Amino acid sequence: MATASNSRQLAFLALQEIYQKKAYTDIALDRVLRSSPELSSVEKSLTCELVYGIVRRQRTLDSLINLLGKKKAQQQPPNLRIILQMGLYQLRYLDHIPVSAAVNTSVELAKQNGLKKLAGVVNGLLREYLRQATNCDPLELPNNPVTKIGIKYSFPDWIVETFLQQLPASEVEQLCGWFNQPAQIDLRINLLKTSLETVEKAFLDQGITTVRVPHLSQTLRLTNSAGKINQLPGYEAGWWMVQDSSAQLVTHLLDPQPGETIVDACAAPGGKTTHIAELIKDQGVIYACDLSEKRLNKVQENAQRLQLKSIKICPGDSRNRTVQCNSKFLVDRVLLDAPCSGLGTLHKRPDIRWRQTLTKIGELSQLQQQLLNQAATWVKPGGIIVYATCTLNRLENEVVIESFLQSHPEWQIESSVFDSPANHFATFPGWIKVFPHKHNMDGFFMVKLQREF
Ligand SMILES: C[S@@+](CC[C@H](N)C(=O)[O-])C[C@H]1O[C@@H](n2cnc3c(N)ncnc32)[C@H](O)[C@@H]1O
Repeated sequence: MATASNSRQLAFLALQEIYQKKAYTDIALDRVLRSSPELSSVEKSLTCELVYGIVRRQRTLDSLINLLGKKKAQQQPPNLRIILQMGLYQLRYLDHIPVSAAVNTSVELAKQNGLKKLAGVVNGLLREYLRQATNCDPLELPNNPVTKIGIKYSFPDWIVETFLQQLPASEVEQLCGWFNQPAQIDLRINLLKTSLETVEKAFLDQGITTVRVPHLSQTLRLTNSAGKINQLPGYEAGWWMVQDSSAQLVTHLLDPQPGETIVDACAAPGGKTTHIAELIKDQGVIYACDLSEKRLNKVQENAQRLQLKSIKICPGDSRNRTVQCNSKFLVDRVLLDAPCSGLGTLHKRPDIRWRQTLTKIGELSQLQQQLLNQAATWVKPGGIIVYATCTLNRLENEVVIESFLQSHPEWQIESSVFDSPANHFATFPGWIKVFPHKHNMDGFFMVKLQREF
């Protein structure tokens, strides 16, 4: 019989795998949840909240352990450190957990996991936190703005610096705070199959509320807990696809037209490929290219479920791809939704902030430039490339585009995108940058480039 302490024990096991075996958060969590199918939905959601929240907040939690413990977090026995993080996380961030439950279950966890002798340390540290927290926040913050934001919001310094290159400190705080919230779910309605109103009503009939999203006429945002995605109304019938609002803006910026030939250079799992197919009313050809054959299977599955026929799957490295049909054949539009560091989606993937590094970003920036240079060889005179990333990092965004334009004088930024919903997010004519704390959607960068006639 599952109990609340089971949900904490499962969170503990998942965190062990994540910290000690370097497992991905979603994979470790999925594994422990599958090992306890009897867990109620309330218990499941506590396990998820603890694991995602603690992975996100580990720098803040460790800073508290450093301040309150006899030993620094890094010097604590690894399992004790996890239990201290779990207790502190509940006390600091989970209002719905009574204080006594947070402390007592943490002490129990220590006893259950071979740390009986250290149970007193857990009790002492958590009670010391509570004692200090009655007067003020026990967390001590340095004056240096980078480390201050890094500790307060639990981000590595280099990410805070990356954001500070683009925003004032007060906004970086808002942005980091936004990334610590649970992710929201947006749907893109397949207007070839149904209407926004029909989906709204079908959801409401099942007690699921939604809101519309400004500037996006095809989009609904879920506003209450929805349960399993594939059990929501209209899933099997291909009425909609889960896709963040900002990702939807990218395809609107591409503005594909019926009858055109389009290459989606990095297509998997097909969120934007299928959106292109919907916008061209499934009339035309879309080459869905990707390095990963496994991920391309997802494109196929999504296209089938949404009943779209204009998509052709093309595995391979888009850096070496030539447009083959015949030597004169060039395409109308290319979408290059490039592999990137994902710094615009830190709320959805809590590991990224700890896994990503400046070295990896240097390599990504090179890959992005190579992909863009190659994509330019596929496009006919007057044709379009939309370059997009879900990151907020100049090296992968502005720098890639500036360097491309310098070496390709026959290309320019198409800045007259006034009728595109993406234009509402322009930071400078033609440069579209979605900032989550301002726009309440994933961070994204996108630019529309046009080849001269
Ligand atoms: C940001 S994801 C694309 C998301 C997709 N456009 C969507 O909306 O669902 C980037 C993709 O680039 C692919 N990729 C990475 N390097 C590549 C390369 N050299 N050639 C083609 N695809 C590549 C990855 O496999 C990954 O699927």
